[in-house]
Amino acid sequence: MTQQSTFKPGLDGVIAAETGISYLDVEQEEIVIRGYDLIELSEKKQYLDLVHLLLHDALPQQDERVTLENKLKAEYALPQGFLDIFKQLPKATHPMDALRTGISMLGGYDDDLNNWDKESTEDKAIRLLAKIPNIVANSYHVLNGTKPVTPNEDLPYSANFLYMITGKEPTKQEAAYFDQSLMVYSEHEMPNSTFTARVIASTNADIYGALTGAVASLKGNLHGGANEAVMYMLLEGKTIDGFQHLLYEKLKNKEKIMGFGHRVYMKKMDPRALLMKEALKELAEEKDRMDLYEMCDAGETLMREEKGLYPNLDYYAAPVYYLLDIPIDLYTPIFYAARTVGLCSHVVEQHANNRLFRPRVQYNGPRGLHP
Ligand SMILES: CC(=O)SCCNC(=O)CCNC(=O)[C@H](O)C(C)(C)COP(=O)(O)OP(=O)(O)OC[C@H]1O[C@@H](n2cnc3c(N)ncnc32)[C@H](O)[C@@H]1OP(=O)(O)O
Ligand SMILES: O=C([O-])CC(=O)C(=O)O
Repeated sequence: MTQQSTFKPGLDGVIAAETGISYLDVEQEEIVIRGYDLIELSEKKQYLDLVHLLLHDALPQQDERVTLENKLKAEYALPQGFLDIFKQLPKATHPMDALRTGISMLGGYDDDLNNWDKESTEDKAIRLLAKIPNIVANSYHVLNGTKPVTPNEDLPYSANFLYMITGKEPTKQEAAYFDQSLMVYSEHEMPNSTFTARVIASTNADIYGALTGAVASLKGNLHGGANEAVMYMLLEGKTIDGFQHLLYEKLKNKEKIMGFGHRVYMKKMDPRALLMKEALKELAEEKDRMDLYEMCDAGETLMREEKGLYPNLDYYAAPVYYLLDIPIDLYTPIFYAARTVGLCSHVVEQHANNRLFRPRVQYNGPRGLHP
């Protein structure tokens, strides 16, 4: 086989790893997570069940779930003085950049940094899962001059995350929608950020390095950054007519419409988007914001009719977060926080059965030059 015949721009369709973690079965419209369907899990279980499933390869019994939650709570606190570093950053620093800095820093506090046997890496994963929501919420508060919010151990994990962001205790229903959003964001096979983390881990680099690289990847608006871009677009549209006009303009200018299309689902609906659309409808009814739901629905119809494109998860997660009073700049960090468990599982798997990633190129530069 020539190199040319194997070259796939963007590695489209290339199998890059063997994994027991997850798989997108587009034909069957199923997102398989360790044998279970992610959508069914998201309807019947909670985020911490999924965390246990991803890290320990089994759904937890009641006592195992309690143990996991207690372990997380014991690790909520950030090292002394940790948040002060965010005071040194320029005020305009995007929360994803603050998060990238924060995760990188956390590595320095880990006495067991270069031990990546399975047990030690899983302990690191617990520390990351416990501390990342704290970093996301409180680096934001520090950068914005608002008071950091101490984690509340009386609240369940995801309710506490939302509480640290907004500073107010969420209702049971608000916490449930947020928890469900974390579930659908938790793991998704081999997106750019997971590939990035596995590539870094494959050099025998530590988990903090792998996860730091993944933040940088996830920030881009072709990936996680799309959710905040969707919200800015909806706000710019204001009304159904305004939004439709905006979409037509963007299509005329050949701009990519954020929240639509997907490398794997291509011209099919992302099953996670459907679930978040249902959540949005319920939340919009409760909060008397059906106008927002209807605007999103109108945008979905327009894109299907004009381009044959369907929404991805980011399209419907964004307005859900908006109705939960979450600052728009935090949508992508929240996506990342939810994905931490998926990323950690991939790093554990990569370290356990490693081969260095080192692909080749199709060279199209000159040859035979002399200085
Ligand atoms: C949870 C997530 O991270 S999901 C992804 C979130 N990202 C976004 O929502 C950003 C918007 N979407 C996109 O840019 C793309 O659909 C991607 C990056 C997600 C997938 O991209 P790829 O698989 O590389 O598809 P590619 O960009 O080559 O597009 C294929 C065709 O569909 C069109 N297309 C794909 N997505 C869009 C879009 N959102 N808006 C307009 N046109 C689009 C392209 O213009 C292209 O058309 P052409 O063949 O006429 O040139
Ligand atoms: O799978 C992808 O390429 C992007 C995505 O939807 C995700 O990471 O959730």
